Amino acid sequence: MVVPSTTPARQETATLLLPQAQPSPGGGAIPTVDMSAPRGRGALSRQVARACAEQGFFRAVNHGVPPAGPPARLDAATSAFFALAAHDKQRAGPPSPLGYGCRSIGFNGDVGELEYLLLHANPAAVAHRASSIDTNDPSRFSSVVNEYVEAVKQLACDILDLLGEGLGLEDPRLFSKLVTEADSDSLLRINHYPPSCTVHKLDHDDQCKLKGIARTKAGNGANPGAGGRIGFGEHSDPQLLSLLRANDVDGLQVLLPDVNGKDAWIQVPADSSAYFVNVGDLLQALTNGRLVSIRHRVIASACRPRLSTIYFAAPPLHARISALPEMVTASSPRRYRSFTWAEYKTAMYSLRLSHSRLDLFHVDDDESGNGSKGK
Ligand SMILES: C=C1C[C@]23C[C@@]1(O)CC[C@H]2[C@@]12CC[C@H](O)[C@@](C)(C(=O)O1)[C@H]2[C@@H]3C(=O)O
Ligand SMILES: O=C(O)CCC(=O)C(=O)O
Ligand SMILES: [Fe+2]
Repeated sequence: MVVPSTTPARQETATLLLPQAQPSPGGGAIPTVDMSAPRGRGALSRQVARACAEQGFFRAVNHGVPPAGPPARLDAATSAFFALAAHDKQRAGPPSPLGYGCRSIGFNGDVGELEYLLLHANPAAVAHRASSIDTNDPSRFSSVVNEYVEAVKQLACDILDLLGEGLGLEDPRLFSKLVTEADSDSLLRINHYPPSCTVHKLDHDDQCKLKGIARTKAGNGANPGAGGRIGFGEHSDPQLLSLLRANDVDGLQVLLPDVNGKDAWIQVPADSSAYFVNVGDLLQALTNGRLVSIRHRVIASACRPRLSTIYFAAPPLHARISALPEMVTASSPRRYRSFTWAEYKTAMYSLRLSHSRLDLFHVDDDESGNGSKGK
């Protein structure tokens, strides 16, 4: 049973010139999961699996990561980084795809009203990157990031194990094993959205020192309306599972069916003590569509900066992603052909942010009858 959120939705997006997002009706659309398992582990695993199947998204509370511990230390370190002068921040970039980025997202012309750090979650990679992020004390920066990654990876693996149990998998640890592999390709992303009410006063092109990228252009898929301020455009996350923590500034929206079954953008009320968990494309493929990779975006509409940190739990590059046998049945034939995470990443980097990239791997209808088929 999914516990409905009781937090009243805020109305900040009401001022936007974008298609209106709906406040979560009574908080009902966004499930809240109490990770302390007050009704036992079986009930918790069913609740997590249900939320990931119905919404692909939930708010995790009582998750065991103390907000004043690793999250607070990471926020302090990353806020200090974003407060640096533009030329100091650029030492950590450009995002290729890892590094420091400002406004430009990916390689295909997407832009948003943000700057970010994109790091590989592997300790050696963090240590390497830290020397260009915190020139005064790189080892302090890497230990703060590694401590955070350890905590959030543990939480991600707990959730993946609950999913394995809730789905009744033969090996309930199968998902988490992909993430605990030494060569897992998990990422950590820290997004910093400047206060939107001052955006018009800032010359962002100058701030970011980005040549050739004009302010958000209409028609690039990131700006659906004149005057709209997209922080991070509509997309699904490609990996297995994403765990997002942000300060108390609203902005995240998720695309969920409304009461009439029509997709509508739902505002996710900020909660700095919670983790927002979303299913990624790989988990959708492994479960043959049983779990859904939810589309989401960030609208920059607040007068305070939004700072968010997302851990993207991913398998190693060579991992083969193929629907699990127990997820393929006569009534639910194989939906996607098999691929490696490396192949999926190659496709994803060639596409725009909003692309439904899993569609590229959809099997033809005449292929789908046989559960053992796949490339
Ligand atoms: C436009 C792009 C940015 C992105 C790679 C991509 O080509 C399509 C997926 C994008 C995304 C969304 C979720 C994560 O923020 C991200 C790091 C990821 O793995 O896929 C970004 C990529 C990125 O910013 O490099
Ligand atoms: O910054 C946020 O709150 C969400 C950003 C996001 O969805 C992403 O980086 O993939
Ligand atoms: Fe995302």
